[in-house]
Amino acid sequence: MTSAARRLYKVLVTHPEVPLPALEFLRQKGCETIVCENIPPVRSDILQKLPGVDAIFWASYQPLNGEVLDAAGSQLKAVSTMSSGIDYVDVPEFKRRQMPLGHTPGVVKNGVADLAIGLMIAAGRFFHAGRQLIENSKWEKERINWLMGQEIRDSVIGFMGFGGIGQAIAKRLQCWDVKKIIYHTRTRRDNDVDFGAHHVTFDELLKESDFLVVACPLTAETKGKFNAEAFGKMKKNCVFVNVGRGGIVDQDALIEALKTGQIFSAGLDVMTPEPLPADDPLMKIPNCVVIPHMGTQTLKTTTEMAMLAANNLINALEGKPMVCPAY
Ligand SMILES: O=C(O)[C@H](O)CO
Repeated sequence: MTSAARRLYKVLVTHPEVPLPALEFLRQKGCETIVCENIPPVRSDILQKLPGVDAIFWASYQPLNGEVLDAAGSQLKAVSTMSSGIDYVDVPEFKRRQMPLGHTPGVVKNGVADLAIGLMIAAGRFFHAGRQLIENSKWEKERINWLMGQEIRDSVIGFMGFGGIGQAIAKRLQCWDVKKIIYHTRTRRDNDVDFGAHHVTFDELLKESDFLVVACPLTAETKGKFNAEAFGKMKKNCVFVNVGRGGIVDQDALIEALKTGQIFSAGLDVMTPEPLPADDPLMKIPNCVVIPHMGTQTLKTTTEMAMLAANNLINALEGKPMVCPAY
């Protein structure tokens, strides 16, 4: 068969930085790839390139909705995001149209788990406040009661959500001499014994955690879940870490809880809005470590995410179930 004859499907890739192995894989499988060139992706450019494509590799956090599906046309067969979270996708619209939708959970867990532990330590040990003191020439000599942090050892580690990411963090913590691992999810996880983890109510999670790690998706149920009332129930020594999504937290309530000492500190990989303006109040809080949503930002993880998204599309184009369907 000639290579021209093998080019069966047109796939639109919405971002020029999608790791090459994924593009090569799509091409080996006989796809013609149309790769958008703008960084960040420009919606009008994407919409203009969509008509006639068979599949969409959506590597952007822009709304993925009926407008995109309409622009592609009725020959469209499959869409995959290159993210685990799909809060920017109009999933009901995909369901209504029975359009196969894939995403990339699972492969993100190790990269995000490493980063979450980094944030637990960075926030628990005042990395940001310490750095600010140096920058402001306020490094105090001969102090004992200064920058006193929280250790992971002997702590109760609580998880909001206990899927791949929460479990990957819990796995890493097995050798950290923690006191107890607890988690809150709607239903108990069958494999929680593998991590020595205990299912608790949301109230128990708030009241017992010394470190509380948010590692769940943003859904109607989790939106704004960590509000003033929730922070009010948390321990004063609690280190709050969010690697889920900013929208799970009422950010004004978090800022208030940090300023008033209602909780000890916070480490945030996600927040509202993203990108966060440099002058956002969150940036002025010494006991808050803020980093720019980089949980999956390693070559290994992004390549695995891209390969998974490409496999989702190829499976769907070949009439098979996606590796990771989103619904
Ligand atoms: O959802 C995800 O995959 C991560 O947050 C990276 O965006």
